[in-house]
Amino acid sequence: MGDQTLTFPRLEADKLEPHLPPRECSTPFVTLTFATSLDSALSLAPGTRTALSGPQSKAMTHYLRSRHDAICIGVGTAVADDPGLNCRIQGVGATQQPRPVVIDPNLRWQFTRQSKVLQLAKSGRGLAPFIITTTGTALSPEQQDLLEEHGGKYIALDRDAVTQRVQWRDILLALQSEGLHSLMVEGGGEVINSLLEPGANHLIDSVIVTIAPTWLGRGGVVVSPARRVDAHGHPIPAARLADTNWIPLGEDVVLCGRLAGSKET
Ligand SMILES: NC(=O)C1=CN([C@@H]2O[C@H](COP(=O)(O)OP(=O)(O)OC[C@H]3O[C@@H](n4cnc5c(N)ncnc54)[C@H](O)[C@@H]3O)[C@@H](O)[C@H]2O)C=CC1
Ligand SMILES: Nc1nc(O)c(N)c(N[C@@H]2O[C@H](COP(=O)(O)O)[C@@H](O)[C@H]2O)n1
Repeated sequence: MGDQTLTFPRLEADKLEPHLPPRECSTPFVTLTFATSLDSALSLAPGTRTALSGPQSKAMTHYLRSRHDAICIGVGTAVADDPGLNCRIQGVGATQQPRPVVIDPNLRWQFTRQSKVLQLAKSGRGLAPFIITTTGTALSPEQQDLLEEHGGKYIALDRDAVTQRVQWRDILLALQSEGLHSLMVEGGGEVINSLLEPGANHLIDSVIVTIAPTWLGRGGVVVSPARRVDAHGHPIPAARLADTNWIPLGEDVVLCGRLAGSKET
């Protein structure tokens, strides 16, 4: 995605409004949003940045960023994309930028002064990331200084004893205690699939997916959460959307909804 200022029409923004966090929310509001191909791929291959959104849906993503306190990605995305994670909608100033949050349990992301997100923070066009890592992981003093110099920080959370992952509930509680009450989860594959699992998907308030009219082909990073089984051990769908709203944007279509059977609207 480029650096130019973007606009998103009021008419389309109004259609999204029922799927967005309220202006004031005390409990964390979680929006799951990403761009996918017709074969459910986020990118051509792990570690590869792939543009799927057309110009109108890209502007929509930036409008969504303007409506959330924080944007969350996994370390796989941070390493692959060197993302900016700021909001480039016209009129959104330095004080209204969302906080980037990167889940990096093993400190795999070797960001530098040249990393886009830090450059944007330095120039006042974005915020430095909060990096979610795990208790006991040895932080490098140099990386910590660099992060803090730009206004970011590390947040260490305990791993779940069974899955060895950080629990989504703990991530949301930690962000809430930082004053971040709405979170836009952008990806990548592992982050999205883990959030869609039965133990976590009740935390999702809204889903907004850009569907691009392209097949990326086999070998990509795909959104495909683990299947569930019924009482007889037969496979049943992992999740389904209810109260859907389809919004055409240029050549893409944006599918909005809430997960059926999770939270009430
Ligand atoms: N089309 C789109 O909208 C988007 C595409 N992407 C693409 O996705 C790809 C990256 O996806 P992945 O490789 O799956 O990486 P990812 O971004 O999902 O990061 C995976 C890593 O995050 C950490 N992680 C995730 N959930 C965790 C949890 N609950 N607890 C602890 N650690 C956790 C783990 O270290 C894991 O290895 C890239 O190619 C990127 O370009 C990424 C975001 C959006
Ligand atoms: N909405 C959307 N459409 C695509 O086609 C994408 N590849 C992505 N990727 C996400 O956006 C991040 C890049 O953001 P910046 O433009 O650098 O701020 C990337 O890291 C993914 O989270 N999203």
